[in-house]
Amino acid sequence: MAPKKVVELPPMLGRPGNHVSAGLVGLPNVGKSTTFNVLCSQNVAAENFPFCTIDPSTARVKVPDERFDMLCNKYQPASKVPAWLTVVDIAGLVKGAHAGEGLGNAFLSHIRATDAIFHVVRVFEEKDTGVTHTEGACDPMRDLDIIRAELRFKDMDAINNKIPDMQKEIKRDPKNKKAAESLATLETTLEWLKAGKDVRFAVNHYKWGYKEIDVLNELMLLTAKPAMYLVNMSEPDFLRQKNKFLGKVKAYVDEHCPGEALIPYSAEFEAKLAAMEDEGAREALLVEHKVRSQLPKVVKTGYHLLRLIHFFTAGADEVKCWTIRDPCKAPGAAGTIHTDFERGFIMAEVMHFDDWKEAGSEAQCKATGKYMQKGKEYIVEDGDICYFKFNVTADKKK
Ligand SMILES: Nc1ncnc2c1ncn2[C@@H]1O[C@H](COP(=O)(O)OP(=O)(O)OP(=O)(O)O)[C@@H](O)[C@H]1O
Ligand SMILES: [Mg+2]
Repeated sequence: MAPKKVVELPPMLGRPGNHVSAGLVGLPNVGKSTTFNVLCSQNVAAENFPFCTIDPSTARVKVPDERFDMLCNKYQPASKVPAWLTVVDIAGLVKGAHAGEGLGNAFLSHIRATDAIFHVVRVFEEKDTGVTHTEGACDPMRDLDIIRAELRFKDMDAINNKIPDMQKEIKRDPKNKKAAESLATLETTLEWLKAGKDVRFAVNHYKWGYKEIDVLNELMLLTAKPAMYLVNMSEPDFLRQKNKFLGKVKAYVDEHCPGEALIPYSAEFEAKLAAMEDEGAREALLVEHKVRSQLPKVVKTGYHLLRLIHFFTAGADEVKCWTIRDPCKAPGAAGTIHTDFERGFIMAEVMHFDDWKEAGSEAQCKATGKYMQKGKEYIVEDGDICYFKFNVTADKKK
């Protein structure tokens, strides 16, 4: 039999694992903590899953997934483990934060520890809400510029600190090709940042591969993290779905951060909804104004920002949602369950979610040839229901 073709996976910025986190970033008083609180309380109120506060400013929220809910309905498992997104409430950044202004530097390192950025943009005015703006008048484009510049400055510092190490390395060993290539990547990235652009957009521009991306990943640069924009409106603006800054903010994001998601919402309105104990009254309020809570969308979009997909393990004991990056081969997916599964990988038994849904059961999938056996080059699809076969003893003997 001819050997199977080995599939090359593309390189990716960042290294999120099964525990994915997003940091709420923005100027002071833009609504980050209010957003954080509603994201967490929504999880408690709307879902019957334990929610876990890791510390006062870090919490886990369930990522909505109707396929997971369907699997739980069918298998009625003793344990249900959804996908989680960890949300971190980071204190406000001010101009000069990268140089230690405000409490900036510590908070910038909190951002470094997250996988993605939820950039909270304030479009509610002081005259309508009584909430002071630290920069004076409401001007979301100026605020976006300030925050993005702080993140870039911090990245420039990281690169400027790394460049001398590489230069020393090259001086010591002028034939060190890897060091020379790393230095070239660092210098190109520095110029890119100086031109006012975020690192994540350099990858496509320069068509970078593993060589360059590994250098960047090591530095955990802030502007290499995927971002989305939570545009926080006053409650009246949200209810009438109008805000005078919204169009300009969209244009700004299209120009400077092309392709990144923008979600208009109102943290104040979400807080009001979360505080309503009477489910019927809450529903009535939403129907009256023809609006919806934007929180499920925030969590879902945030999670998928990272090019993450789910696969499921499903049985009477447990239905569990596992997080992998897209694309990921079967042994890598097995490795998220346990490293032994990857080391001793034999095969994956797979049902595509839609096949399972259509067939109605695992048995019916088997009967119709939709229960497949896949080898180590199989690229796991979003929603696959997997069962891995592995043998660690065989692996050890090799
Ligand atoms: N959409 C909104 N409309 C009106 N007021 C709002 C809205 N969102 C938040 N607020 C109010 O703005 C104030 C600041 O909100 P919050 O504490 O959440 O900001 P923050 O970004 O966490 O600030 P800091 O960086 O100082 O921690 C609060 O009084 C909050 O109720
Ligand atoms: Mg706060």
